[in-house]
Amino acid sequence: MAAQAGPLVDLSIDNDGIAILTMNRPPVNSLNLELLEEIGKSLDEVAKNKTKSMILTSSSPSVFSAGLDIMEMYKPDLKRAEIFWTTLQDVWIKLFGSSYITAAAINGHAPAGGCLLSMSCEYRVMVEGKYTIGLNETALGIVAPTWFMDTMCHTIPIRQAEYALTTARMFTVDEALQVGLIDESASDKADAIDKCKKFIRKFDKIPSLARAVTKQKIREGPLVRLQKNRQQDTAEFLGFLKNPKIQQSLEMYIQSLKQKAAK
Ligand SMILES: CC/C=C\C/C=C\C/C=C\C/C=C/C(=O)SCCNC(=O)CCNC(=O)[C@H](O)C(C)(C)COP(=O)(O)OP(=O)(O)OC[C@H]1O[C@@H](n2cnc3c(N)ncnc32)[C@H](O)[C@@H]1OP(=O)(O)O
Repeated sequence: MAAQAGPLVDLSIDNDGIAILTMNRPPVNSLNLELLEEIGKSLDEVAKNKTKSMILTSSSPSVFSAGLDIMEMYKPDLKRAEIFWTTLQDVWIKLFGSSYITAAAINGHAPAGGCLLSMSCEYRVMVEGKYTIGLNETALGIVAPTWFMDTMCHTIPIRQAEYALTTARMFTVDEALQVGLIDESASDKADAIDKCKKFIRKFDKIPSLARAVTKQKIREGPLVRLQKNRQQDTAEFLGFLKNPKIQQSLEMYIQSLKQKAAK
């Protein structure tokens, strides 16, 4: 992978007071420990500054996020893997449980962890094109953690979620729209951001405390479930990394990605 040029995230506040958080880890915004730490810090900053809303997007022209960096899971240093996993849990708790308004401008592919980040927002607009979105973990021979599944069940009907999770279904933009995995499609990134802003403006006349408490109450179940089981969830992740069969599946998957990239 090319050396990182520039900061891993950009956090700016636009003229309407909306925070724009842009992931910037070329080539595919795969979520390694350092990127997750930066996303976490930015979410803290948005919360601390009492910014009313945030749009999550990517600097890549074709990938929102490729999900977790597989190299964090392949033959890992277990101490780092533990910090990686707890940082991912923290990011999800901060984003899914945030009191401010969140929207994702999905300007490209959003597999697995990329789909998770977007589903953790309240509204999703995806750019039209040959992009796909979904939780594809079973195709890698791995199991999406319960809170990934909970987030999907919070977004689309449970029957559709079960089918998508077990079959590792990657949805096209039109399919995602039909099932409700995304809320709108857009012609390009600027249009996606405009549509996210239109969603955010719907709350101009809604008292913000009532909105925030309602959001947090409706999201309480999945949040409490992870908070109660964090240690067990981390232990399962580490146990799973120690499994030779899983390591073999990951190795094959990495090879297939490299072969595809070399073509
Ligand atoms: C009971 C259960 C308890 C515990 C559960 C435990 C564990 C479960 C753990 C975790 C859940 C996992 C979640 C995940 O997010 S796993 C990651 C899944 N992601 C993917 O499968 C996406 C793979 N990537 C792609 O499909 C394509 O790259 C993509 C469509 C995103 C973009 O395609 P494009 O043609 O634009 O780029 P490429 O040429 O494919 O890639 C460029 C470059 O980047 C490397 N790459 C891609 N994705 C990743 C990744 N996720 N991690 C690391 N590296 C990645 C790719 O190999 C190329 O590298 P190089 O050849 O060196 O240029």
